[in-house]
Amino acid sequence: MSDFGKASEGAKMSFADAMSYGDYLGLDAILTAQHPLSQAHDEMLFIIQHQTSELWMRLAIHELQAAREVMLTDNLQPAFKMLSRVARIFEQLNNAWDVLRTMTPSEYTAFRPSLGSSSGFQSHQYRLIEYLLGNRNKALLQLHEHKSEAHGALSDELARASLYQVAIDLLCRRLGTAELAGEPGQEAWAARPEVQDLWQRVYEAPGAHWELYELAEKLVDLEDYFRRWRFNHVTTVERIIGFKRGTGGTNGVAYLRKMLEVELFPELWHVRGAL
Ligand code: HEM
Ligand SMILES: N[C@@H](CC(=O)c1ccccc1NC=O)C(=O)O
Repeated sequence: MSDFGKASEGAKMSFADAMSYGDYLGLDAILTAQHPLSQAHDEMLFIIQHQTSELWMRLAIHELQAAREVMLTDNLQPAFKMLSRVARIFEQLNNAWDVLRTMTPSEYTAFRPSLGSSSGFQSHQYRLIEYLLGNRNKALLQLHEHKSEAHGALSDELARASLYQVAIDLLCRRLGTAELAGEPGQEAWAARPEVQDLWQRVYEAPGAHWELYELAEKLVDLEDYFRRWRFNHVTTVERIIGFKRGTGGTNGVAYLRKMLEVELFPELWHVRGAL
């Protein structure tokens, strides 16, 4: 018997009546969901790049929602694990740009007309991540009016405190001050000096507030990886389409550069200059 034969002896070989690998993972649905609209070779890369990104975003949402839940009950250790995982997911998305960057402008323009007005700007999962973290812009809900499920999930999210608001409430509770975060925000979180002062107390005495200190650093880490994603995106876009308008209708690179200025957790960045 061959080495393979010996080593694999006893392997289950028939799955007519049992759940197999592909059944469990739903591979029939995933692997038949690539529908290029052109004859261009690189369109398959483009589709799979986005589909895998959306799958990682799905996991990021799952982790961020669960992290917020446990933070509401002051249970920070599991939240730390989940936030670290989300930072790693962003790192995974960051590394994925290397695959997409192998596509030149000539190769992209061969199928770009097939994309019509579709664009990542309309990614509801991406928008949910931004909303969850606290970068809210209610006006963008309109993009999803034609899809009731996505629209519902995004508007439900706007009715809840963002992960950062929940972190600020927790900071207030632990430091014995009245809660400051207020009602769930509908617009981007704006920096508040009182919040920065509270984070400053944490950074000035980490030993006395170790869990808050760890929470602050997990959030900064997460935003750090998120910023790298934004930067990689805009650089890849400039490399591939230069300064053309986006298919989604924005002014393209100029819009994405503006987004580089977003501060998800502003007080955590500003406090550094006060230490
Ligand atoms: C050839 C590669 C790509 C090009 C040329 C490109 C181009 C653009 C442009 C021009 C925009 C601005 C909106 C518009 O007017 O269309 C945009 C937004 C966006 N793209 Fe891409 N993109 C590329 C790849 C990706 C990939 C791989 C993802 C991953 C899912 C992605 C996700 C997004 C998201 C989420 C937005 C909205 C960003 C925001 O509103 O802050 N893009 N993209
Ligand atoms: N906005 C891109 C098109 C684009 O990248 C795109 C189109 C359809 C599905 C996902 C996309 N990715 C990110 O925006 C462009 O202007 O070329």
